Amino acid sequence: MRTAPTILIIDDETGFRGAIARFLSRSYTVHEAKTAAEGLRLAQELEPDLVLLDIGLPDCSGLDLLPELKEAKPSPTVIMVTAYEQVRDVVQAMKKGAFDYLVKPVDLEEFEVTVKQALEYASLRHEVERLREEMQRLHQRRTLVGSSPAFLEAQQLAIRSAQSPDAGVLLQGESGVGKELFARLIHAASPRASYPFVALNCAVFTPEIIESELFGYEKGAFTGARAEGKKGLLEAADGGTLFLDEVIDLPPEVQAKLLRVLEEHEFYPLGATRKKTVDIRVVAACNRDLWQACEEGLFRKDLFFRLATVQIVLPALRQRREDILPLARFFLEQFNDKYRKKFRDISEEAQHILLSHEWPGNVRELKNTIERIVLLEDDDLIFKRHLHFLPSTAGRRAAMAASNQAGFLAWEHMPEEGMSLEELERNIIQEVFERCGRNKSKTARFLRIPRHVLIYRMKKFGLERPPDSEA
Ligand SMILES: Nc1ncnc2c1ncn2[C@@H]1O[C@H](COP(=O)(O)OP(=O)(O)OP(=O)(O)O)[C@@H](O)[C@H]1O
Repeated sequence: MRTAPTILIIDDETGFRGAIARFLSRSYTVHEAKTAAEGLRLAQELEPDLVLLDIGLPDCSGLDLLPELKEAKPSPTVIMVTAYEQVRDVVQAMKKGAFDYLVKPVDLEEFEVTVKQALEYASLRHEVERLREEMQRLHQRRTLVGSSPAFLEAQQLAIRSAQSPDAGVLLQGESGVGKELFARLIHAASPRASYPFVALNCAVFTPEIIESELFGYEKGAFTGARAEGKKGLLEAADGGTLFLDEVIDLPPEVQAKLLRVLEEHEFYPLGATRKKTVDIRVVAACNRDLWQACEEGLFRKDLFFRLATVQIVLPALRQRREDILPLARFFLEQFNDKYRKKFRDISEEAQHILLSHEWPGNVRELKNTIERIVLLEDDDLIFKRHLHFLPSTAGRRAAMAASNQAGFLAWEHMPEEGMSLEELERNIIQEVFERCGRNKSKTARFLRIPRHVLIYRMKKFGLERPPDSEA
């Protein structure tokens, strides 16, 4: 911890520099530099609270050095020191972020007051920055619920990877497990936090739209383009984080272009002749096995390695049942506030139902379940009757058994509230697995997928059994 504030004087006039250094060193830690180059080096090394910067330096103007000093993080507070004839430069200096200016020869009393004010301002700025960081930390704690070992491991990886400003992070896990939430938290905890977080879902657009959304275009780049052109998401995310959801659906030509951006930090908007430079970190998410897609030739391996410096697998909710009730209570509180309701807790019977449900839609399904109850009911506890719309495991099995009799897609046996495609896939795999005498090779042949793909999907859907219980 620093005791006295640190002041750096950058001035080539030995007499003046020495005199104010002696004056200031009674109360502060003082360092001196004779040139802009030495000043910049010391500023980077010492992170001074305040810089006294002469405009007329021998190797470059103090006005040119000022923006470079201000770019540092934390950036110092700067007071410009000028000779009388340079006073007109002061306006420019103030525009570039100087806190104040002093004209040589300085009046010591005025000098002391200005330095004090500048240091008070610097400490206020540091305090605001510290509080902002603290808020982010608290924010994370409040929004990310879960303490099962698998989830904690994922959180720990996310926090560690956030420390790097550019390591690619690939988040994998089923729909609704919290991949986007993790991406936002990685951004918020990273050195890029004060820059934008920009998200693109690659599964919902055509290849052409994805390309123009990402790279932007010049006016008249293609038929239907906006007359004034459009800034792309890469540019919008400059300095910050680009979140590519369902990255597996990135078209091959865009994969190649994105790889170039990540390697060279440059790209051409569609129809442009001039390159743009960007500095971004990409966090990608995918609810299938991206490496598997590489093996199948659907995704570039070189891009995979760029995106997946750190891979984080988020467990499905049914694989971390100890998180179900804390999450449910967290959402209960959140929706109590939103709908001004007074639910205090969850009855034991209702807890039992929540704990035994499979949650194929993961945390999103649990969140929607709690929201629906809080919105529609007026009680102080969540009771079993409030969860009537949640198909019980037994109900699901019955629907499955019925559809076994009648064929996979017997409409009349589908649950009334509908079924997600993932759930349907899970049921089909389970059914074929049973019909094939629980033999994985036979099941894979029947479904015409490689055996390892079947094993991956079974794991993902929680259909794996201990090895001795299967053929
Ligand atoms: N651990 C958690 N704590 C609190 N809220 C969570 C948690 N995980 C997920 N959520 C909430 O659940 C919802 C779904 O999460 P999110 O959108 O991040 O999932 P996803 O994995 O990105 O889904 P998809 O693959 O469908 O895009 C969001 O509202 C999110 O805030």
